[in-house]
Amino acid sequence: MIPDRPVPLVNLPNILTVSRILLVPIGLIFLFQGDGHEPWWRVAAWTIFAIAAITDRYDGHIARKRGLITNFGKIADPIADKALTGAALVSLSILGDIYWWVTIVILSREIGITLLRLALLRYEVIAASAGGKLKTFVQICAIGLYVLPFPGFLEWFRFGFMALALLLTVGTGLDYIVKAVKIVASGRKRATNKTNSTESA
Ligand SMILES: O=P(O)(O)OC[C@H](O)CO
Repeated sequence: MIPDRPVPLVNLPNILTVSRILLVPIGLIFLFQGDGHEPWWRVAAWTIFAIAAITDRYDGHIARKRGLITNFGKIADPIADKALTGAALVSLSILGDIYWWVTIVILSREIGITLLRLALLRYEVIAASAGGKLKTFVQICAIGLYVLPFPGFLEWFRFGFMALALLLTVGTGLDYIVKAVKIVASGRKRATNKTNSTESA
């Protein structure tokens, strides 16, 4: 749906996106209560994490349905996701639940792609791809399983989710890099064509 008037910056999808960022410190406060492994505080942290994850499901959906898509939303939505998953991953590594290398690989991809997105703003906004959205969903499920107090015999289950999250994280990261190279190359080509036509005029 194409809106016939400018889209206001303060709209429901953007409010949901910003709320996701604001929920992060609350979840962390709950997670670090006691020695960081108190079952009920873990459940409380998971609940905040789940609410934040639900806002991720709905902000994009509402924006598309009501024609409330803004460039702010396109940039802030993935950043909010990264704040949520990044903070949770670092915290879980500090608490000894997730290997640091897993957190470092995921964070490097997330920060790298965010910087790439910002650097290419003058060409175009690279919105989240379908693969990127799936990656975030699987990451959130995997992290959620690590936040919850979990019986040891089901360890392989959350391990499998995290392995899938890692694969999708790296795979979609490479996909964005290929897209970025194409955008820059076509931008250069357009600029060169423009210069040539000005010279020959
Ligand atoms: O793949 P990214 O980095 O664009 O992230 C996808 C978003 O988190 C989807 O909401």
